[in-house]
Amino acid sequence: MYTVGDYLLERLSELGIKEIFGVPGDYNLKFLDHIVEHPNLKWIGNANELNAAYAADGYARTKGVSALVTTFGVGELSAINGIAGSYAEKVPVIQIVGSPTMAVQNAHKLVHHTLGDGKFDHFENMHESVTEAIGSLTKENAVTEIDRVLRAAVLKRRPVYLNLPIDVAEMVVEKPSGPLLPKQASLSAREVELVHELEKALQQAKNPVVLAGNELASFHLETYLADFIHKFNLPITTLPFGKGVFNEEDEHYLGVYAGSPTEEGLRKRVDTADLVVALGAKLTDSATSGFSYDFSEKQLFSLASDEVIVKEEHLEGIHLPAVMKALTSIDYQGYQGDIQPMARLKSIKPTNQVLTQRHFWEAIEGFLEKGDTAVAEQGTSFFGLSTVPLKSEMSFIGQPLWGSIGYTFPAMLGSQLANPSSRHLLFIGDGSLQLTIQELGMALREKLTPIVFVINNNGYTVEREIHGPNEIYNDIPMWDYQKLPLVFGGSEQSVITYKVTTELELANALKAARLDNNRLQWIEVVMDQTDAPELLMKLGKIFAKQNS
Ligand SMILES: Cc1ncc(Cc2c([C@@H](C)O)sc(CCOP(=O)(O)OP(=O)(O)O)c2C)c(N)n1
Ligand SMILES: [Mg+2]
Repeated sequence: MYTVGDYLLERLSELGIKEIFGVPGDYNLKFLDHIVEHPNLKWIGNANELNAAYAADGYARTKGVSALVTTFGVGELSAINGIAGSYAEKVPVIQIVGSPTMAVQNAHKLVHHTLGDGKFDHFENMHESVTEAIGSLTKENAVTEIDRVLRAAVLKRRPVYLNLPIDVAEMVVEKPSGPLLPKQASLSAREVELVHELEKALQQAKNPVVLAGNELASFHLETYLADFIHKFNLPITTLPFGKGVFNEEDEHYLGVYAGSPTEEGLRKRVDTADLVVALGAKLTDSATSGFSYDFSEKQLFSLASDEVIVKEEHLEGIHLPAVMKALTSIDYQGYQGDIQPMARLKSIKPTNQVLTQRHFWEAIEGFLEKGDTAVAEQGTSFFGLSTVPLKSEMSFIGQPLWGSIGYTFPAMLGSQLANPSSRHLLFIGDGSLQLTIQELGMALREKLTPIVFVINNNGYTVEREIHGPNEIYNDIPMWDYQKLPLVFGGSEQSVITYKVTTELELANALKAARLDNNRLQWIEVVMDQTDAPELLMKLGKIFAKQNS
């Protein structure tokens, strides 16, 4: 019999999803049977629902969309921080919550996983602010609501929520009668007008620059961006919140622009441009070092899905995919000036010196390879890696806006499942790892072989840079990071660990790790708790001032 549950799974499969994350509960067990039986779907059980939401987020950034299944109340509320992060950073994650039967709900029974008040809409309501759409499925509306809510996720690039009662999931329905997604929308009259205005502004500009942001990754518009830059020979920079949307080995690429701490040549180039064309960019505090950009809205022409800024006017957002496509065929002779490409590192010679953040990130620049996926956790990891030039065809994942530490470990695993052919590299601090380490069990069970760099600097260095350098609240228990893989089910066949404290030890570990594709690489990198990347040292002062 073909049920509502089957219909939902058919639609998820149609969207390209192959793995579904989550944690079972008695309100979703029967639905999980349908996942297990589905020929094109695989259940990936997570250690907890927060990790499931993080893994789903990473999966969606790479695959395009993702889904997780949680149980009513206790499961979904563990996941909600991850869902909020997906909302903030425009990542389409489908949160499917198994709930008690309609009979139990209509009778307002005092059942487990509720607040004991006979009400069943509390938790759905709590998701209002962090989802694009909510579908509370009943026998009458299940099929239309599933299609409406899934369409909203994909078109708006935001998480959505489906409340799936046990008996509704088991109800018999017809198979889908047509495709879920409509054809790509064409430009509205207003959008045509905006494209013409940008065309004119470019024709009149002497030294324009393109500033690319995270939405170009959210909507997977990297190809349109590359066509636009190459066709019109435009210089381009990215915010840290958008790193990786353009090939950083390309001669048009100027480096990462992060406001005042940016390398002087690039900072001046952007701040003095007579036209800053911001595409899919959100000028947040962590992306612009406390809003320290020095260009004004007079110079800015910003196109994003939830806001347009033109001639200092703030207007409603646009359908970014259609506009990006239109930009590749504007009437513009192209930028006539020359482009100073970004300075590249000369190769470095490791010594027996103890490791510093500076040397570590220089060594990583030489270690990165074409096609890798680099994932950087909040802290010295993100602010270290964000200034390291990527190789071509690389992807970059971070969460600089929402910034929920621990996110990147499950997110990297989710992304690695979404794209097994890209070697995933995770850079994560000891503090962050301690929040979501349980997912190491899933990594080993799924035989994933990423390269994980655990930066052991004895606590929360990023926080020490902001406030309380020697306070106990920035200290954490010292773990034996070498032993963790064995604790979480690893063996010599599935994982190899390294502990590096000097430049030479790091060089040897990097060489060995790159060659070993068959095992998870677990590299503990010991660095001083007062050592931080230059960008973070500057940012620490800026955030301390912003918080005063
Ligand atoms: C869920 C959660 N809790 C707390 C914080 C605050 C916080 C940071 C805010 C600023 O985002 S950075 C950080 C510590 C990171 O320490 P680490 O992982 O060891 O990194 P480092 O390499 O810097 O030592 C915390 C606790 C957070 N971002 N997210
Ligand atoms: Mg740390």
